[in-house]
Amino acid sequence: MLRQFHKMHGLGNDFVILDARDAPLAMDAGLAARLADRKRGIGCDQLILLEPSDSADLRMRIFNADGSEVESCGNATRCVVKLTGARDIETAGGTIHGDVTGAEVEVSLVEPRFDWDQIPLAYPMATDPVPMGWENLERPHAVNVGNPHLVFFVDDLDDIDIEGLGPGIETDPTFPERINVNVAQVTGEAIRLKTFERGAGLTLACGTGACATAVAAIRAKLVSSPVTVTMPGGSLVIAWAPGEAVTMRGDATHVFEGTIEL
Ligand SMILES: N[C@@H](CCC[C@H](N)C(=O)O)C(=O)O
Repeated sequence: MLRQFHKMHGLGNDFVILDARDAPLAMDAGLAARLADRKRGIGCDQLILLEPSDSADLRMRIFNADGSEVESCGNATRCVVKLTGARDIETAGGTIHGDVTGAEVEVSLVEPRFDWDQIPLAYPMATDPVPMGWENLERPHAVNVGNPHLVFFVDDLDDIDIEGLGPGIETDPTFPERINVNVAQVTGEAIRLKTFERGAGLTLACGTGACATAVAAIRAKLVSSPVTVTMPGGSLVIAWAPGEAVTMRGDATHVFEGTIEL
């Protein structure tokens, strides 16, 4: 069957979006990984499937490039808000609210969680910071913003071999659901960030990674809210106060529309 898809990106973090609200589509890890493959498929960091929702405007399912289905994706949510005009989006990580504000899209994720079993970690342990290290990356802050993140604050981001260290941290047995790995440098009142994403590797930007990093930095009083987080693909403005949901504002870009035989 021929299916229409949209290729979009948020700061270079790219998506293939399939709208299955009117015509159901059976997605599994194998098909998602094939479509995400940049040589054999269409190519993207995450495959996004839109389905009907009973509680929100639509339901968004998120598959990483390796085929794993996950709970949340900040950059894709901004793209879906721009594409569909949806305001309330159901995800496995909670309902996300979105709004188009001029050329940008603002989304409000869930309230961050910090307990060891909410990240989740495999054992009861402090999360702020986690008393562990991997070579020159030590004592990360663990934050769940709908999906699980570790945030390492370093003096010089350019000194860190994130592609070398990322796979071992992502799959460390301490993290039973694997984990997204963020390495951040605070520069005055802003943050520089690179993210090694669970199931997708190093990406040009990670929206939930930017949120988790900003939350960890605000909690540690390294910066104040709102804060600009700059990634290789561009910047997001993140706002958060304790006890509230974290919000993110930034670009969402439609690249092209195509069809594929499924
Ligand atoms: N790129 C995303 C996050 C996608 C999911 C993540 N890799 C995970 O496994 O949790 C974003 O913009 O938030």
